[in-house]
Amino acid sequence: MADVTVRAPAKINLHLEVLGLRPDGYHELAMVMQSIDLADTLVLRTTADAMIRLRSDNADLPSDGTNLIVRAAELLRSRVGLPELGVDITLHKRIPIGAGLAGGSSDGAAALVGLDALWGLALGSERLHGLAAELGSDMPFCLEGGTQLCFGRGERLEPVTAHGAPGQAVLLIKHPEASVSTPWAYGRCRDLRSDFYLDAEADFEQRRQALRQGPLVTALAGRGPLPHLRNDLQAVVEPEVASIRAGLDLLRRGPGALAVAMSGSGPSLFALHPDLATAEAARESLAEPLEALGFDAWCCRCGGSGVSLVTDGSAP
Ligand SMILES: C[C@@](CO)(OP(=O)(O)O)[C@H](O)COP(=O)(O)OP(=O)(O)OC[C@H]1O[C@@H](n2ccc(N)nc2=O)[C@H](O)[C@@H]1O
Ligand SMILES: Nc1ncnc2c1ncn2[C@@H]1O[C@H](COP(=O)(O)OP(=O)(O)O)[C@@H](O)[C@H]1O
Repeated sequence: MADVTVRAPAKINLHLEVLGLRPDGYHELAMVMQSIDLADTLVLRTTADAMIRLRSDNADLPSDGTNLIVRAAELLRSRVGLPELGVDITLHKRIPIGAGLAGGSSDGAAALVGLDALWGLALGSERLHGLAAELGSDMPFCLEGGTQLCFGRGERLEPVTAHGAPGQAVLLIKHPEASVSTPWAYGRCRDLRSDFYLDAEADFEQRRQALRQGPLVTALAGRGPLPHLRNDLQAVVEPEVASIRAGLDLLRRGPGALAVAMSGSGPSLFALHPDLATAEAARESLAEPLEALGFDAWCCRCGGSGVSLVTDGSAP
């Protein structure tokens, strides 16, 4: 079979609410996640030597079994019971690593979709979703993409109508030296919350319903203004990380910002803008302080899809 090329878009969190602690040690979440058009690309070529090989253009990234692409390939191959299947994968990395943008999870999701096509497995979305959920809490979202409510660990998805969303683009910034441990952020959030042990499913469902019917989902449907964006991990990370505080202040000063927040467990920060032009104008007007503080910046469209096979032959 010819090479298979897959796009792996990043995500931002428009809402991240930590509801409680689950018996399995993960946190019960109520989130809204949004795909953006900052993406990695994977090119997959089948081989006859039963090896799974990965090479990438980012030297900071391991290419061994700790890479989520390799882990996804190994899991898929073992679950279908075809150990003789082999693949060479080339990763063109664009999404910053460990940034709160699910770059690793999206690459893992892209590997599942790409290998399903390359090896002609035709597993269907339910089985791919199940494998993704085993590999990471936000990997199922990366498969589906668009705008989704995410519950449970983050793997239970409910699509959100976002055709009229006021925020169609983002100015995204990240400080290259900043990093945040996801487990630390969740643990800190737990320590600082008194209402944390909502271990009653009824409480969780009440909070899910409040999100489904609340001002953010209403705004995403184009029926109201964007509310303040809630991220419970930002609330604990912002006081501890000076560059995140400085970056949020900068974005809030940018012209045309509709809302500003940290994505996921950070350290990426974003300002929602009505369109790409206003995001680029804001980046232009903040160019000097962004450079002075050492921030990298991207302007991206909010996308309507997750991982997708590239069939138009466009370059990675
Ligand atoms: C924080 C979020 C918010 O969208 O994204 P990022 O900031 O990483 O992009 C996600 O919850 C990250 O998802 P993901 O990175 O797939 O998490 P996993 O690999 O499943 O878990 C990594 C670690 O995060 C913590 N974790 C994750 C999900 C969850 N519902 N509860 C947790 O406590 C656990 O400590 C776990 O060991
Ligand atoms: N293909 C990959 N791309 C990025 N990170 C990866 C990949 N495979 C494994 N990882 C590991 O996953 C962690 C970050 O995953 P990522 O999804 O990029 O973070 P975040 O969700 O915070 O943006 C890092 O520890 C990184 O080493």
